[in-house]
Amino acid sequence: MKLRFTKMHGLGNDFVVIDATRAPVELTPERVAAIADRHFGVGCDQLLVVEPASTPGVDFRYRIFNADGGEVEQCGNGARCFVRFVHDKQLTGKREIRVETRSGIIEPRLRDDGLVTVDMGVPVLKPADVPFVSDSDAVVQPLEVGGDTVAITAVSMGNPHAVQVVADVDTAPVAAQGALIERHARFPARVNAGFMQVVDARHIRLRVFERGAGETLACGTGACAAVVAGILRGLLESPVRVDTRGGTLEIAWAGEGSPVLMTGPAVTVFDGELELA
Ligand SMILES: N[C@H](CCC[C@H](N)C(=O)O)C(=O)O
Repeated sequence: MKLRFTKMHGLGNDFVVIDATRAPVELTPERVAAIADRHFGVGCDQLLVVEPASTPGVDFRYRIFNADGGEVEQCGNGARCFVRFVHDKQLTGKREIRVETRSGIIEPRLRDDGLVTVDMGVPVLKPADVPFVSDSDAVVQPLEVGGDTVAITAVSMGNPHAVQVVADVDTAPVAAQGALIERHARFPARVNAGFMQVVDARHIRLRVFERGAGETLACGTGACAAVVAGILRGLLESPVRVDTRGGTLEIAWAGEGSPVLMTGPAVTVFDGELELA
């Protein structure tokens, strides 16, 4: 079965995007992992599927699958690529779109300068809702990881994040420690592990070991979670410039109960067609 797709990226976090607005696409975890494989498939961090909305007043639904095949709740860089995709493919004439995801409705807006701003919704801080197993709701909590104790902030942007502050992201143990945090028993749905270096109150550097994908060049929800954690810890002031290995995002947050606004690029690389076994 032939399947048309578009390869896109948001600051090097790359996606295979599939238009399923006219006909459903049957994707199993095995099929997703095969498409995401960088040697035997197309290669991507996540696969995005665009579907018709099932809620009145909403324009589309978009589903997110990690490279390991698992379906997840939210993807920030993916949301920006999604809105560029539906606009460039003329699936809509709107520049501001309401789209439903597994974790609720988000509102990406394609700006005249080509950047995309997304209202990523209100961050969730209650441990049980992240989910994070803890008998405390303190902003910073100790986590035993491979013989070390790290100070993390657990935040959900619809998807779970564990953010820690490090002196230098270039020397932080992202691969080794990130893999341990991702599967830590206190995160029953696993977790995206963020490593944030505070340059100043309006500027951080960030690396993220993503759940189901490993370290990516950028993580949009990870950038949102890191800024929320930094503001709650009194280290940052909104808006914050977030430098990732793939480039820069701007994140704004007015405090608890407010939505997080993320602004950054979305790039189409090529259209293709693959054989689906
Ligand atoms: N790995 C994430 C999903 C993709 C998030 C990331 N690519 C972004 O831009 O937010 C998770 O399992 O929650």
